[in-house]
Amino acid sequence: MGTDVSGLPEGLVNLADHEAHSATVLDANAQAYFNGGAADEITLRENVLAWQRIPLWPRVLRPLAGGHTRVKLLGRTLAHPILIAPMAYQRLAHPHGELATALAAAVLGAGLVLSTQASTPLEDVAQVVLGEADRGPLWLQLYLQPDRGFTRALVQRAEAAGYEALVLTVDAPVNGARDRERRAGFTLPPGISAVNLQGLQAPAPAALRPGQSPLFDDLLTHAPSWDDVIWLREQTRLPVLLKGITHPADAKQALACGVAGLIVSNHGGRTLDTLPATATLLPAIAQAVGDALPLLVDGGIRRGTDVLKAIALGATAVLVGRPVIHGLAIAGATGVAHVIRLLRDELEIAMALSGCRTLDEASAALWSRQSG
Ligand SMILES: Cc1cc2nc3c(=O)[nH]c(=O)nc-3n(C[C@H](O)[C@H](O)[C@H](O)COP(=O)(O)O)c2cc1C
Ligand SMILES: CC(C)CC(=O)C(=O)O
Repeated sequence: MGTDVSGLPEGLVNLADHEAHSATVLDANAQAYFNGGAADEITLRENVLAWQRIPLWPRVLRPLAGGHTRVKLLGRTLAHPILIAPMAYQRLAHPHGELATALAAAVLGAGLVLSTQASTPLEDVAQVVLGEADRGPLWLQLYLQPDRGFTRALVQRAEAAGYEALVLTVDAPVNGARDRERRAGFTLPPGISAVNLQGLQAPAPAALRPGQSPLFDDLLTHAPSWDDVIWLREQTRLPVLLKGITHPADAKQALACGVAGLIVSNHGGRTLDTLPATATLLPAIAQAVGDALPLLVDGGIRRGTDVLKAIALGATAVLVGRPVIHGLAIAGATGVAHVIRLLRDELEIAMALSGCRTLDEASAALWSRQSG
């Protein structure tokens, strides 16, 4: 395979091509971490398949001139509804890691959610993003640390650096059973670490009696609760979104806690295996929260048609995970930019061919809305 003028390998016309090509540049250790899911990877596969199974049914001869992909999110108008999901340790994919992802996101107007476990200082990422005129939103994802003082300091750093919202991940009080990672013997290579958590002291391990569980009687004694959501809101002037909501009852409880938005997510199939696909979960959550707050969704978004369907089912915007890593691995910022560009171009084509001039009209493109 040759390269084109931009330095990208030739022949990458969609996100699946990026995935396939990334397997030629990422080693087995990195592939196991980035591409793997939990256990039998049923949710991982379902996430992709569920979007594919939703039929679109277009109307023709409708006015399309002046159409656009703009959406409103937390008080801003975005050029398009595609954000980059928080993903840890991006320097494992490419030496430029999160800086390359951030540059591509900012130039392409995509929102960026930086992981707590990023391998690059959060201030350096903010500097790259905030310098771009047409950038999308810049948010920081948080895992609440057992040391709440450390968490508060991290929040203060994010505020000082110019982050515009906090995304609290609530679906991973413990890592999923990552069979693929364990089989590959996944380890982080020297020099790659969660640099924003430097100085964080792990709590002293509990003295367990025989028969006690290292999980329930030690690790999970520090697990976050609904009270911590309220605690976090009190620590910051930034809007707080929850990521990892899959149940309508949790969505309603989140609403009562005063959060600014929800991300319907099953962590890309990396936590609890056999959880339904997010495309399946989204409609009931959209119904539960109505217009009360913005709803985002991630998991298995690989095509512009997937983005259109997500919006049609009630999302304001989507987050994209692994495809960004594939682009990053292939060609750094250029690769990530290409992935976002492909997805956005596909979204415009899908809208035009569905007879949708704007994303407000997306739900009309669903087969189920017209036939049901
Ligand atoms: C390699 C990798 C690392 C991730 N790290 C985080 C993380 O640090 N915090 C988090 O909230 N979610 C994390 N996620 C989950 C993503 O934010 C997102 O929910 C998921 O990847 C979306 O699914 P997709 O990869 O099919 O697009 C990670 C996902 C991957 C693939
Ligand atoms: C370091 C991990 C906890 C980050 C994560 O959320 C993931 O790998 O899915």
